[in-house]
Amino acid sequence: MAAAPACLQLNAKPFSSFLSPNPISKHTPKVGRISCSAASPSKRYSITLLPGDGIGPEVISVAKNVLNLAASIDGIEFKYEEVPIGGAALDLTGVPLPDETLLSAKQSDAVLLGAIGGYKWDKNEKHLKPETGLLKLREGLKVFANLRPATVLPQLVDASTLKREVAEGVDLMVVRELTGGIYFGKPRGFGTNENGEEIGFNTEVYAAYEIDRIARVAFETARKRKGRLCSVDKANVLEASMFWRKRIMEIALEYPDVELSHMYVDNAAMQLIRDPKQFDTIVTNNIFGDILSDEASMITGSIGMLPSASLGESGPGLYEPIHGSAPDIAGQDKANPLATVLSAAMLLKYGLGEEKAAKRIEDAVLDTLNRGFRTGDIYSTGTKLVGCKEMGEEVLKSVDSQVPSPV
Ligand SMILES: NC(=O)c1ccc[n+]([C@@H]2O[C@H](COP(=O)([O-])OP(=O)(O)OC[C@H]3O[C@@H](n4cnc5c(N)ncnc54)[C@H](O)[C@@H]3O)[C@@H](O)[C@H]2O)c1
Ligand SMILES: CC(C)[C@H](C(=O)O)[C@@H](O)C(=O)O
Ligand SMILES: [Mg+2]
Repeated sequence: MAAAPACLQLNAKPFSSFLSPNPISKHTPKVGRISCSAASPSKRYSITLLPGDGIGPEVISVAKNVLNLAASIDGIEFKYEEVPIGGAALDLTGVPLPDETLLSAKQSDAVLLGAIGGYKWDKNEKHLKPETGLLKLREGLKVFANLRPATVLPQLVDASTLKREVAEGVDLMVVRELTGGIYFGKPRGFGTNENGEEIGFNTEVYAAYEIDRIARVAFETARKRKGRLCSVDKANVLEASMFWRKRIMEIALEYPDVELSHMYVDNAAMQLIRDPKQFDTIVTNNIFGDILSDEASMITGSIGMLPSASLGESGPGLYEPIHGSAPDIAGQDKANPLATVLSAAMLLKYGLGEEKAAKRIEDAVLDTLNRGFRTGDIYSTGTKLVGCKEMGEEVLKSVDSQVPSPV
């Protein structure tokens, strides 16, 4: 199979959907296209589907149906390869990321993931943890730039745990470095210290090239949004952060039009709750980005609303909700599928360059919310409580209502 097209095209046009403008889009892939009559599909893409664990299969099933319908309107068809990752892969094959899964992902046009992890595997050794499978997948796909948009939709202001006047209008983008830092740094492991006491250790390490490339993605992102970039670090204490800040300032010279600020991560965690509207684009390292994006998700009403796109210099991107496998609600039809549905929209937009189909999904989500449907996590008085499946059906109806009527 031909390689998928380059992922990061830094000078691409912004888009106008509610997921907020972003600089990273792709050329329309040259691969996988067939020309044919109007009655049959005009484009085909291959998607590796990774349902994973817990609520993963529930939300992926919804997202797949929505993706299919939204894209079919433009004559797009998908060839799915569904392969195991995480706990599901451990149970089937004994490893959290089988070679076949990584190969399928690498050969696809885009990868859509549900979530991994669960109590059953929590005590596994590191190399046999579901989470290790996900990290290996990100590493294997070289998707270093993780975009996590947090937008407070007007329909969900009352679902936010923050006061209306604080939450209303929040629209920020966390650009998280995804394949470096303490998640991957060496040395790491377990051992004993000089007193013979047991220790566990990890290393936060960043090379200049890793900071420079995520910085450029972030500056480009900010440039196409409101032109403000806040770099979040812990440069008052950590050498790795001091170096991070130095490189960010160096790259900033290429972007005189972007207003750069720096903030310590502890303050940023507080400011996100105090006055989230002060933020436009945030760039930060792997671990701070993980934590701050979960925090930002609650401003929007729920972690069940936040999609993400993970992109590299070339090859397929990885699209996944930012939430986990939610074992506490798994199998109960309670999960909010919208984060995954919106991740599918990001896949269409950034992964395949299919902006019309992506917008159709975003519009369908807004329409479904406008019609009052809510899963439990975003429920408020006066709205209609539905489960994961019914929410999916309502989104499908909203997509369907956008099908142009025959002339
Ligand atoms: N990308 C991933 O696959 C990913 C991300 C985070 C956590 N995890 C894994 O998931 C497992 C559970 O982790 P956790 O509990 O810390 O985080 P989690 O995100 O799974 O759940 C945190 C809380 O949010 C709720 N929640 C999450 N997604 C939801 C949704 N779509 N709709 C409604 N409610 C939702 C859960 O019910 C839970 O109360 C762990 O094994 C963890 O490692 C995986
Ligand atoms: C499951 C875990 C490895 C992952 C991370 O820390 O990146 C998750 O929390 C996320 O945000 O995608
Ligand atoms: Mg996380």
